Amino acid sequence: MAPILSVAHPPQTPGRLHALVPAAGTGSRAGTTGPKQYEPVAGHPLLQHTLDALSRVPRLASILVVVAPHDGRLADGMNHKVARCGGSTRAETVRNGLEELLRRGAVEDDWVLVHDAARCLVTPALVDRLIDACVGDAVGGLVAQPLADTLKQEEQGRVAATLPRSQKWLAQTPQMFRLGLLRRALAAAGDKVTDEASAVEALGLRPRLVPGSALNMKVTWPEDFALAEAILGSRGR
Ligand SMILES: Nc1ccn([C@@H]2O[C@H](COP(=O)(O)OP(=O)(O)OP(=O)(O)O)[C@@H](O)[C@H]2O)c(=O)n1
Ligand SMILES: C[C@](O)(CO)[C@H](O)COP(=O)(O)O
Repeated sequence: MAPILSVAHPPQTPGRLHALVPAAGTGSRAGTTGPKQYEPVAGHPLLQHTLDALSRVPRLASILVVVAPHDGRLADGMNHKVARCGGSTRAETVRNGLEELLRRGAVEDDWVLVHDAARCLVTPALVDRLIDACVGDAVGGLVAQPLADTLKQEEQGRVAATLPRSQKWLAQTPQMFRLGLLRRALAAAGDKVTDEASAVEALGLRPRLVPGSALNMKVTWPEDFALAEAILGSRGR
């Protein structure tokens, strides 16, 4: 993987692609003693699987992992760099990561693919699908999955309404936007947004939806570890 160079990209080229991996969460829902991204899954820390998949995408010029400020568990590797500037929300972690990318020579015209450390089942093919769909797009987009189940609204433990599920998608990552656009969007959105696309939407733009996969799940709950392990095992990892 080529290092990030400190030269501006010629305007006629589409801009380089960088992966930004927020990995500064605590995993409070996962039931683990430490942050879930370091939990062993199929013989390796969960985060390692995420990085292995991203490092098999040749079009990525760099991979930057953003961990919490005092987290010394991950070192720079052959294919990734580590920035210890994670924030107290995912949005803050991503904002700080974008600033770090700029400090390391990325430019506002470059594309950034933000991908959760916790989505360790991502595949190079899925990342490639997103890149192919978005690299010529004026806005950018995200991997997402159409809703497969009937959707209920809850009130005090009972169903208050059944909501129409047509045209409803579950947002996944990676989410791919130009660095400059994403930086402006996240600065305006603050800490409440839970993904990059919603910050971009708040600017009045409409990110492209790229069909993802149910297998690209986010390891969130205790039972997700066994599922992730089984899927990785079925892929021979
Ligand atoms: N302050 C934060 C919070 C989350 N994340 C990252 O954002 C991704 C998706 O978040 P989530 O699954 O919610 O992870 P956690 O915040 O760690 O989990 P929980 O909400 O259960 O505490 C994870 O890779 C997580 O490490 C981050 O970098 N910085
Ligand atoms: C970005 C995300 O993965 C999209 O589904 C998700 O919102 C991140 O999880 P969180 O629980 O909102 O931090």
